[in-house]
Amino acid sequence: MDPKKIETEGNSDPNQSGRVYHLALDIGGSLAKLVYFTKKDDGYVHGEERISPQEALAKSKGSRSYPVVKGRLNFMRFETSKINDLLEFIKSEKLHLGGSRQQDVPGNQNMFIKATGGGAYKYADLFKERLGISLDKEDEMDCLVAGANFLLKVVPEEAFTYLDEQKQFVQIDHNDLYPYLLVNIGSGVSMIKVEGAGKFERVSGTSIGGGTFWGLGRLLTKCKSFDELLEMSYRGNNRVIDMLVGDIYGGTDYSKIGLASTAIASSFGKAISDNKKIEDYNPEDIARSLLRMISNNIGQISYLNALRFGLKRIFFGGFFIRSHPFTMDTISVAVNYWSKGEAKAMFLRHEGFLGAVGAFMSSDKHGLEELLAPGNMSCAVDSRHDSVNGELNGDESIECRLYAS
Ligand SMILES: Nc1ncnc2c1ncn2[C@@H]1O[C@H](COP(=O)(O)OP(=O)(O)OP(=O)(O)O)[C@@H](O)[C@H]1O
Ligand SMILES: CC(C)(CO)[C@@H](O)C(=O)NCCC(=O)O
Repeated sequence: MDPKKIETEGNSDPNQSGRVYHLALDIGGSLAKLVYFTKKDDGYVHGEERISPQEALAKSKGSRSYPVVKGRLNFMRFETSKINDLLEFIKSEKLHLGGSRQQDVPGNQNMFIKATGGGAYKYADLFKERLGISLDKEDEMDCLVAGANFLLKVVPEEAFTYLDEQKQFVQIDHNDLYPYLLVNIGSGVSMIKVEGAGKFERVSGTSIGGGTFWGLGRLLTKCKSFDELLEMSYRGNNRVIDMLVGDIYGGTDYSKIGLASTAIASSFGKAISDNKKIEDYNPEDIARSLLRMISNNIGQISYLNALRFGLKRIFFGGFFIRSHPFTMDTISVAVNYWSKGEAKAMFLRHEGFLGAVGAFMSSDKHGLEELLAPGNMSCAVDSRHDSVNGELNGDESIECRLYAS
C-alpha cells in the first residue's frame, strides 16, 4: 500500500504546514498506524474569544484564560509488512524530531516515541537501529480503550449506526457513555467490556478476524490488495456459494424456528454439492461470502458477550470495517437479529486508529509536555477535513485546539 497522507491542507510537508509536535504509533499484525499533531497557531482563549498573550495577562486577574494551540491531528497507515516505508516516512518528514532539523537535536539525546501493538515489541530494535528512536511501549488494550473513550467524548459525529443502508450519527452523552462493549476487529478480534476511563476487562476474542478475511481472500481470489478484495465483495453475490435455508427446505422458510428461506444455513455450503472447482466460481462471489461469514460471526460473538454482561451498546472499531456498507450492515443485522433489537451496533469514524490515538493520549512526557506545560490536555474539534471522496474512512485529519487547563 502506498503511504496515504491523510492531512489534507494541500501541503505534504508537516514541517512547512506546521511544526510536528507529537507522534504516536500502533503497529499491529496487519497495519501500522501513525497519529501526529501539527501545530498551526498558538495563543490564548478567553471563553470563546481568541485573545493575545497581553490580553490574557490583563484578563487573568478576573476570569480565566487558557493557553491554546491550534493544529491538526493527522492519521496515516502503512502495511506492517512494509515497515521500511513507515521508517522512511518518519525519517523524511522528521516526525520523530518534532519537526526540527536533525542537527538541532543533541546527538546523544535519547528520543522516545509512544508506541503500542505487537510491533512496538517486534520492531523496537529496528527503530533504534534505523532512526535512533526508543519505542516507549504502552499496553495495546489500555490504548484501545483510551482511544475509544477520547474519540467518543471529544469528536463530534464520531459514532454512528448503520441499518437499512442508512448512516445515523449518535449523540454521545458524556455522562452516560459507560458501560459498553468495544469490539476491535484488527487481524484478530478483541472484545473489551469498558466501564469507565481506564476501567475495563478484555472479556473475549476470536482469531477469525480481519487477517482471516484478508488472508483467505487472497488465497481464494488471487486478489492483489485488500482494497481489491473489498471492491470485489461489492459486486459479488454470496448466494452462489452459501447454502441458504431455502436450498435445504425446497425454497420455503423454516418459520417454526424463525429462519427465512433467504437466511444463510451454511456459509460456503453450496460448494460441497456443486461439483465445481474454485476456478468455476466468480472471485467476487467468494469475496462476498467470505466477508459475510466473518462479519456475521463477529456480530454474533459480540452480541453473546454483550448479553453475558448485560451491555446494550457495542462499538466496533478496527480497520477490518473500513466503513464498508456491507460489513457494517452484516454486523448490525447480526446484533439486531440475535438481541431482538435490544442491543445496538455502532461504528467509529476513526475505526482503525483507536490504539494509535490512545498511545498519543498517553504521552505525558514526550513532546506534549513541552507543548502544554503546565497542565493537562483537552481537545476541542473545530472541523474535520474529509477524505477525497467524502466517504467516512477514518482518514480525516482533525483540526483541533489543545488547551492547557
Ligand atoms: N489497506 C489494507 N491493507 C491490509 N489490510 C487492511 C487494509 N485495510 C483494511 N485492512 C483490514 O484491516 C485489518 C487490520 O486492522 P487493524 O489495523 O485494526 O489491526 P492490526 O492492528 O493490524 O491487527 P492486530 O490488532 O490484531 O495486531 C487487516 O487484517 C485487514 O482485514
Ligand atoms: C493478539 C491481538 C490482541 C493482537 O492485536 C489480536 O490479534 C487479538 O485479539 N486476536 C484474537 C486472539 C484471541 O482472543 O483468540
